[in-house]
Amino acid sequence: MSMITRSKHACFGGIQGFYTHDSSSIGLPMRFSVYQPPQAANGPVPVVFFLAGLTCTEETFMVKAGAQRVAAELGLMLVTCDTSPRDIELPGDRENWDFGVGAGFYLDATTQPWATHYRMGSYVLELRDFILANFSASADRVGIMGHSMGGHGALTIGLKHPERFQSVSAFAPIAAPSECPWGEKAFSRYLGDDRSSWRAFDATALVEDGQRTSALLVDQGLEDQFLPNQLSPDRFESACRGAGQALTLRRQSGYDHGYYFISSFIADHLHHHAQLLR
Ligand SMILES: N[C@@H](CCC(=O)N[C@@H](CS)C(=O)NCC(=O)O)C(=O)O
Repeated sequence: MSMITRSKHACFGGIQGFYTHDSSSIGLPMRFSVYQPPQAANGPVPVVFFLAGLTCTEETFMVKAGAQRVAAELGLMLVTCDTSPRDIELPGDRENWDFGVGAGFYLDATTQPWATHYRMGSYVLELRDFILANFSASADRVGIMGHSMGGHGALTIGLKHPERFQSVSAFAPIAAPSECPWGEKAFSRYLGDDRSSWRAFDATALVEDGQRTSALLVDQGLEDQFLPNQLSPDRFESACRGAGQALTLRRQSGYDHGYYFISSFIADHLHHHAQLLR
């Protein structure tokens, strides 16, 4: 199988599609989805990857964020992937909603039994190349954004690969995962107990360690139920300030962690990417 089209839908003059392909980095079939704006019919367009949060799938953002209307206006392709491998069952992978299935944390695990298939860090790069090879997307105009666990993924992958992702943004990212319960649980199981190996998957540590990317946009709801214990935008902000990494961190009063928050500000994020990918 190179690619199976599961469904296709006309959407704001473009095409919303859901697909499955064989992933070499995961070693299993993976699902993804693509919104092709109307402009893609006339030639390559900029493309923005969205990495979703815990418990989500490749469908969640496309169904809930309301991004396609603005993407069609701006001529942006949108791509989402799943949040973990699914076509395999490993011991303990379904016992917790914040670890295992639906919680791949966009990293390559180094401990067994996870290391063989839980390679979501490499998978995001593989999917980027797959999209550039199979859809009408411009190789030098690629952005990445995400939410919560996916915000962590977008910031870390964006910071590590500025040549592959020219624009980066996040909604309520897990911004210092080495220091929060979600991150400690996932990293100790996927990466082991040596905390020095965690720094490569922690956006705050990456900025402290010298990684840089284009000007960042981050939105954080102030009524987010996970803000007090899991997200640490202040730590990320001070790391960026100390390191000279450009960051616009907007604290949005009244907004919680969910997709109503994302749908309220998705247009600003798409404009941010469109401007940098022009
Ligand atoms: N299942 C968890 C919540 C998980 C959750 O909030 N996931 C976020 C990402 S971290 C999300 O986007 N969920 C999907 C949705 O809101 O539609 C719970 O019961 O507290």
